[in-house]
Amino acid sequence: MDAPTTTSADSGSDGGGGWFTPRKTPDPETSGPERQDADDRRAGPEHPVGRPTHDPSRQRADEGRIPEPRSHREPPHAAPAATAGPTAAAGPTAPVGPSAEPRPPRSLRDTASPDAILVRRTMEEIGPVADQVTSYFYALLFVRHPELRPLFPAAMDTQRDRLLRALLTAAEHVDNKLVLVPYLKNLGRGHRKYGTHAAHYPAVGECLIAALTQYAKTTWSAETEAAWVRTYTTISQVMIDAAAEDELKAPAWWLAEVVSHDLRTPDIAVVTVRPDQPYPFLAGQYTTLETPWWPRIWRHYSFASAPRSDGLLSFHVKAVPAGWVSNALVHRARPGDVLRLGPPAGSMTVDHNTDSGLLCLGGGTGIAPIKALVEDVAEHGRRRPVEVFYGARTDHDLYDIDTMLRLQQSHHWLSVRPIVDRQAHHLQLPDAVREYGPWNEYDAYLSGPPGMIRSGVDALRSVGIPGDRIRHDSIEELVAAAT
Ligand SMILES: NC(=O)C1=CN([C@@H]2O[C@H](COP(=O)(O)OP(=O)(O)OC[C@H]3O[C@@H](n4cnc5c(N)ncnc54)[C@H](O)[C@@H]3O)[C@@H](O)[C@H]2O)C=CC1
Repeated sequence: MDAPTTTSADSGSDGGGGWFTPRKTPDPETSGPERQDADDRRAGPEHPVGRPTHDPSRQRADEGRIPEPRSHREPPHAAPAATAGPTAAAGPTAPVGPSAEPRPPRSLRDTASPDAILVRRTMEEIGPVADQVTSYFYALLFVRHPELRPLFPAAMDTQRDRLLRALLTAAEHVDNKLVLVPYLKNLGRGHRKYGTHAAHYPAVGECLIAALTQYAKTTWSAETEAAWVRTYTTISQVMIDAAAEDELKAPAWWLAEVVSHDLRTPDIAVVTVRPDQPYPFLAGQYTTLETPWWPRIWRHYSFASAPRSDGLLSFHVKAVPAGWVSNALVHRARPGDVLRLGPPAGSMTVDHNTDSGLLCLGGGTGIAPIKALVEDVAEHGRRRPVEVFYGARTDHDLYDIDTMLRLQQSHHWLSVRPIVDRQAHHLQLPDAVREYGPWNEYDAYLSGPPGMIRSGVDALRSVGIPGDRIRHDSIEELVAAAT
């Protein structure tokens, strides 16, 4: 399982193996099978960490402790059959996932390691000036390592801080390996599509430390710096190992040709693509997608169907204001266009080892992965009740209701309830769930806008469903996906 990584002890300690030095082989513990209930979809940053930085002369005297990383091409020794990635069970500790507030529970805070305490002090100090830290970090990165710039989107205004934010979030939760390791593994795998290599991590680490040094003057000390170096080394090592392991079995990205484009409303399209090579995934997962019109800008979309025998993949895309990718997919993409897909991720998947019912809340285009889950249950042929609540602002916005009702007609165990806002007694989708039940024999799946996820989790907990039986994708990523 995801036992604490030993990387900081190996390579980050004072006078140890060197700063930010990835190990040669992955730590078997951090390479172990991922928990199904940890979450990855929080796979926050959709930015590369950079390109190789092999010019040792670039290292200034004060950075001389950052040696070139060693090769990471060799297979890991405890090569696990990597699971589908981080999970999405609702838990209070996920840095990027299930929980809206990525704060560790009190018990963890009380037992925080000395490094975690120092890291959090820095975080508290830089919190109010996060924008400045971000600007400084990227300015430094691109000035010191101009070769990295082309790997980032041309315009970084909307998402420029995603890499830094993910690193800082991870650092803040360095003690919570159970959640952090799956998250970082996913992050490492996801960075392959940018062409990221182990040799790129020191450049990012140097600039991270430099930015923190600049803006956390009150709390910064040699001790704090050492804590950050160990923490970053741990983080980057897990990412590097995961990428190296993934490289042995999967491409960094897939090309996918649009084969159909179905405009369901003026701003929602169902886009179906054919990948250039087999694309293994599980119902309930999501991927990242890049269009030819906005190079290096990747957005998350869930698979709207369970894996199909013809290998085609479908996505439900809603064009949102200032959403470059979503607008291009809805208004510009046509059959014949070729997109790029990142690897599958997410663990909002069906546990086929149980007979529990599924209580599914799909809001707007969040119905896409819910439909995939229903198809998955149907394919497995087990009789288990599936109750879908499909929420939309108006009747017109229930763009996929016909498909869902057809599924209901075919499967007696499936019940689909369209919930239009402010109709009947409830105000919005989560309120409706309270009127039905009981739900104590159900696992819950939520998919939709961040506000719906938050109030949905509250509603489900209030009707007695424990947090570990509530699954959803990361709030952070959903927020990011909405651009
Ligand atoms: N396209 C995809 O594959 C997926 C999309 N999503 C996310 O789903 C969202 C879909 O957006 P829209 O279709 O515009 O949905 P929307 O904003 O129209 O909301 C759909 C329904 O969700 C409920 N809802 C919304 N906000 C709520 C709140 N604060 N509290 C309680 N209930 C609330 C309401 O019932 C509403 O009718 C986006 O945020 C997207 O990122 C999530 C998973 C997959």
